[in-house]
Amino acid sequence: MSNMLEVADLGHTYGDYEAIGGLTFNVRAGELVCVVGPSGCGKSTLLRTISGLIAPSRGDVSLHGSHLAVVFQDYQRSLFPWLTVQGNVEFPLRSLPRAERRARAAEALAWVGLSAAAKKRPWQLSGGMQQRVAIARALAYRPALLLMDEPFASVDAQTRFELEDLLLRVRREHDTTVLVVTHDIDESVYLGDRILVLSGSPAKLVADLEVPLPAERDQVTTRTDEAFVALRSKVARLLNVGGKPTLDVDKWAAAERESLSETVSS
Ligand SMILES: Nc1ncnc2c1ncn2[C@@H]1O[C@H](COP(=O)(O)OP(=O)(O)OP(=O)(O)O)[C@@H](O)[C@H]1O
Repeated sequence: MSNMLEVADLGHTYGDYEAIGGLTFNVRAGELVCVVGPSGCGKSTLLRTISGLIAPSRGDVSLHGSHLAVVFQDYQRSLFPWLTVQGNVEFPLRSLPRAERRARAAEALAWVGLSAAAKKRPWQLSGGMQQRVAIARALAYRPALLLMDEPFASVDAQTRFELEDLLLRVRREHDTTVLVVTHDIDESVYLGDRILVLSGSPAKLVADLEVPLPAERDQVTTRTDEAFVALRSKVARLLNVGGKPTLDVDKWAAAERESLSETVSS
């Protein structure tokens, strides 16, 4: 599988504050990769540098495709309240002929189950439906890479499960490459083909973990699967949830990589 995204020694400082400390990783075409890390470690900064919203202080980002789309946590601020749902989804497609714009938006709204809401305004919809509009808008653009920054953090638990399953279905049906930032360990294991675990600020890569679960997942059986529970514990341990702060991230990461390669080769 070829790489869709290559990130090499990416670093960013705000003034003299180092937010990202040199990250190197790849995302393969068609893969869904989750990024987890402690609060404030630099996850959003990472997405901003990949999307080009800010220029990184050092390193390279290579996207092997023409464009990307970003879905943010705050759907209320990312949708235009004066446009209809259809108008919102069409908005990034302004350069296309009207008929194609219409067709693509209608198609993307069908993917997320919102065809019947096309003529409504965003504020007439529930939070979960609004986030589905934001996802449809991103998909209608047909991005080479879909970036998502805590996309389900502002909805209730039930809606979150529904949106997670929607994302898994849509990326499977349309072979979308996705990079999702989340602070939720369970969500990273449930959604991901791979999980990138970041350390506290400055963010460094602590582990790059394959998720050993079948592609077909469901909220009840997957979350009770032994492999799910084991990986969730491993990520929690790496993030030091409830533990002491790690003093030497590089040493820790090297030990983890060694134990991982032992697991893979055994
Ligand atoms: N524009 C900015 N200027 C200065 N410092 C910033 C700026 N944006 C972010 N930071 C700092 O950089 C660090 C990383 O911020 P970032 O928002 O990337 O972290 P995060 O992991 O996404 O946080 P959270 O988990 O809370 O969403 C934080 O300490 C933050 O205060």
